[in-house]
Parts: sequence; C-alpha cells; structure tokens
Amino acid sequence: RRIAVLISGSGSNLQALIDATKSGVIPNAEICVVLSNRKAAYGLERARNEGIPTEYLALQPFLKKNPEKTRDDYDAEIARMVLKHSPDLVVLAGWMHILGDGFLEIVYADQESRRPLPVINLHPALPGAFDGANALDRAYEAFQKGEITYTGAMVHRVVKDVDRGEPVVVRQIDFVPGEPQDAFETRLHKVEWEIIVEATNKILQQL
Ligand SMILES: N[C@@H]1O[C@H](COP(=O)(O)O)[C@@H](O)[C@H]1O
Repeated sequence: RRIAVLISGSGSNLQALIDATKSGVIPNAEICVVLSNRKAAYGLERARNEGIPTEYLALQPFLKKNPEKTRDDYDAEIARMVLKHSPDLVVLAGWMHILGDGFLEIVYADQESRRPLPVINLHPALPGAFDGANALDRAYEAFQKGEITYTGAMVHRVVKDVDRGEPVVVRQIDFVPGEPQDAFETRLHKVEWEIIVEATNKILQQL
C-alpha cells in the first residue's frame, strides 16, 4: 500500500509513520511521497533521509506567480501533485492549510481508473471540542480556567468542515493539576504518534 503524507512542520508524526512502515507495525506499506507547503519544514529533511520523494508548494508564491489563479486552484494543484505518486491513502500529519473543494473534489472523485482516495487528518483535540488552529493552547487555557478536566487527540476523515469529519481514532487525555503546558504537550504528542499509526492501519485494512 502507498501512503502520501502532507506536512507543514517538524514532522514528528511523519517520523512515527516512517518508523511504523519500516518496522512492519504498518505492514506492506510505504510512504510514496511527502508534500509540504513550507520549504523549511524539517519533515522534508526526515523524508530525504529515508530516500522518500518530496514535493513542495506554498500558497502565496503560487498565487503571486499565477495572479489569475485562486486558492481552489492551489488546492487542485496539491491534489495533482499527490495523485502523481499513486497513493492508496493520504495522511495530513501536521498539515497547516485548510483544503477546500479544489482538493476534495479531485481526490474524492469516483473514477473508473481510481476509487475515491481516503484522506485522514490528525487534530490535537476531541471531536467537536476545539476545532481549527491552536487547539492545544485553547484546551490548556480552558483547563486553567477550570472549564474542562480532560482533552484528547483524534484522527478523522477529511471533509470540507474543518476537523468535523468522521473520527477514525479518538483518545482522551486527562489534565494533571499543576502540570506545566510543555509537559502536557509532550504527553499529548506521544499519544498523537500512537493514534496516527493506529488510524493509518485501520484505514488500510478497510481498503
Ligand atoms: N496539527 C498539529 O500539528 C502538530 C504537528 O507536529 P509534527 O508532526 O510536525 O511534529 C501536531 O500536534 C498536530 O496535531
């Protein structure tokens, strides 16, 4: 099975997928491409270290170079760059750009030559709790205010509504009174590395 991974940053979740495909925890699978919308993303370095093909395309330079084009055109171009590598699954692992119809219509199209491609996203909060950006900070702040005692992380299918697609794997994480935010974040990231592997396996087994 071929997995395309989209990233924007350090790529520690990408690394979890690399290690799991190499060790066989994710059996019979390889990462066929790593695509980033940020040139300096360390995740690209992780991919190159493994000899995994990489792609890069940022939104603003794309729009500057093609003034007649729109964000939807950019999303469609991302879809084409991904499909070039014939993936069976697309995993958004720390990908910090909201993909709209331009991308979803292409990858979810049911064509003769190809079935709709599953697309999953990692999000550091529970379903419906802290959708969108800075979810970790917002959850920790709510805990500080005594509004919540736990949060979590999830992997969900991607739909147009941000972070609202059907959950694939969800894991609750309890807050610990007095725990500094960075220690809490370290705990949450460890859970993310587990659930991104679990969710990838779950979807691949359904194919
Ligand atoms: N959207 C969020 O961005 C972070 C990416 O981390 P990394 O995989 O780049 O290390 C993860 O915490 C993910 O939930």
